Amino acid sequence: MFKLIKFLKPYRLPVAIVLVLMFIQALTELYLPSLMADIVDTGIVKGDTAYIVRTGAVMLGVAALGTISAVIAGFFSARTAMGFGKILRDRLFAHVESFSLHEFDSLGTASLITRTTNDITQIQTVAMMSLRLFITAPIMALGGIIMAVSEDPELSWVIVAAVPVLSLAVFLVAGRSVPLFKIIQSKLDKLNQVLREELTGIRVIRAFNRIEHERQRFVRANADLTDTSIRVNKIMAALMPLMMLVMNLTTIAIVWFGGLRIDAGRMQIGSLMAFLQYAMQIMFSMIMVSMMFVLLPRAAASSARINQVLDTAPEIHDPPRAKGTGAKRGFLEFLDVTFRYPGAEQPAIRHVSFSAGPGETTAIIGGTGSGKSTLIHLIPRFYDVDSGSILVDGVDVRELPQSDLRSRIGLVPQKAILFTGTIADNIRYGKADASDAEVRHAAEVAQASEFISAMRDGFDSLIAQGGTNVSGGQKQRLAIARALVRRPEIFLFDDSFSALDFKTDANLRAALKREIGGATLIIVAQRVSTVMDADRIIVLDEGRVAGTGTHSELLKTCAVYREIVASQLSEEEIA
Ligand SMILES: Nc1ncnc2c1ncn2[C@@H]1O[C@H](COP(=O)(O)OP(=O)(O)OP(=O)(O)O)[C@@H](O)[C@H]1O
Repeated sequence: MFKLIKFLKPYRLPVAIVLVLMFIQALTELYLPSLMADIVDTGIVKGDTAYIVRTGAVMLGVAALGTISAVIAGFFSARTAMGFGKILRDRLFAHVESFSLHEFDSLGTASLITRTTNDITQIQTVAMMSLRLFITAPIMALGGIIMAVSEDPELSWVIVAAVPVLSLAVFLVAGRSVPLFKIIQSKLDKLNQVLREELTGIRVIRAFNRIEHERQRFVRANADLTDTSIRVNKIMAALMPLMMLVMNLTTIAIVWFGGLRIDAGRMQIGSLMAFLQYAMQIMFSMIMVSMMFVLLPRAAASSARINQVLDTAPEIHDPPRAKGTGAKRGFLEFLDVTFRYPGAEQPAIRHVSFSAGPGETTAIIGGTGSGKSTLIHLIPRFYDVDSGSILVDGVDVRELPQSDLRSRIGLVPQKAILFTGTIADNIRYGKADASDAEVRHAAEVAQASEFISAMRDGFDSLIAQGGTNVSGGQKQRLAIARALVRRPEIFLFDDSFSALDFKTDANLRAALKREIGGATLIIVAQRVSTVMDADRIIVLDEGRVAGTGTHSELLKTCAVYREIVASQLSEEEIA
């Protein structure tokens, strides 16, 4: 928790203002009962109206000062807490952005969302409360004791007796509720995870008639969270009546024993009234502190979850002294590359070596799970290789700044992802300053202009969240246009033609050849017809290179390739 306090730095001044104002407010609160005692003991008892008016006016002034201080402090503490939350969210998101895919896999997307939203809100609430109570509660408690003792030292034993009872109640409640708060946050993670999966998979859920099953899954996660929350709240609910009981018993004891002392002529009525108020102030500040005791551990649990994210060092980072490559031409080289996913038993890529140059098309083909996408993902450093190296223009990708490396690459992922915005926005995602003509041209080459112009608003048509209002093939063509507008040196097409019909696939490849003749093209494909005319075909089998060559060479030399071809093409096509 304390580790996060450094993010309050930009709010040093408002924090100081709040602390000073709360100090003033606490002093005014402490001063008021003794003024009231004066009015009763000196003004009312002696019938001195002028004194009553004078002291009453002072009381009003003091009360007004306290109220104004509290209002201004409230304003600044709210601003500070909100700003603190904003800074935390920004920092967390910026850090998460630097994660490699491995860190995303291990922390989990749903948990990262809960941590960025709910956990930060918990801390924000506590920050706001503690700012106000940090000064007030101890001053009120200590000051109250001093003032009460100064009013009547002999009656103070009542307070001395009540405080330990109150402390014990707080201790018992905090001890039982704190572990449950930690559990609540992880159950919230679980609920978010179920919710996220169900919302994104709604089509599959409906198609497979699993609505009831999913509903039950959600109900279970929801009930689980609710049960724990109710358990905590039950414990917490016991705290208030317990405290009220102690407070009321204390009041009775003070009035009872105070009454006896007044009878004996050893105490004045005003003093008793002031004493009672100080006793209440002491107890009330203890209740406040107890609330903090309850909220603090919850915020501590949230802080630990946030710190876990902030302390996770991204596995992939820029080298301390990055190299430049000189000319950017797009030479790509794999040198004996082996890579295993963290936790996996077998490497997904084993001893892969090949090189690809500008103007060449290198196709990668292989069965499902043979490691094609993995190989593509190693090039922009989504993961780092375990052994061997990948060179771009002669420099190991690990020695290049990530932004420089990625600026040379135009990736079309296997699953085309679009963002909310217009079609033009989505294409411009590849190059923020692309002109309208560039955007149109990229769409033309990607064979997307026909369907774009058929849409009512053309390039200004809106893409719904997740790209649900365009077809799979249209999405892929927009993803291709997005990579094309970038004009990179290396194009990576990860099975990007699979959702296209044969004719569009052929037209697209012909247009690509004309358009990006000088770039290095890596195409992952399932269809032999897509890779047949590539300059080089790499056949992957269980992460190994089973053969490299042109279509006709591989037909002669590679059994795995022949099998793939035989399963897809007719005899004449093969010939
Ligand atoms: N994030 C991951 N964590 C662990 N293992 C993974 C991960 N992604 C893929 N794998 C495993 O790595 C192997 C290669 O997967 P990859 O996605 O590269 O295959 P692919 O050839 O692209 O398959 P497809 O043609 O079906 O897309 C598979 O055995 C897969 O189970």
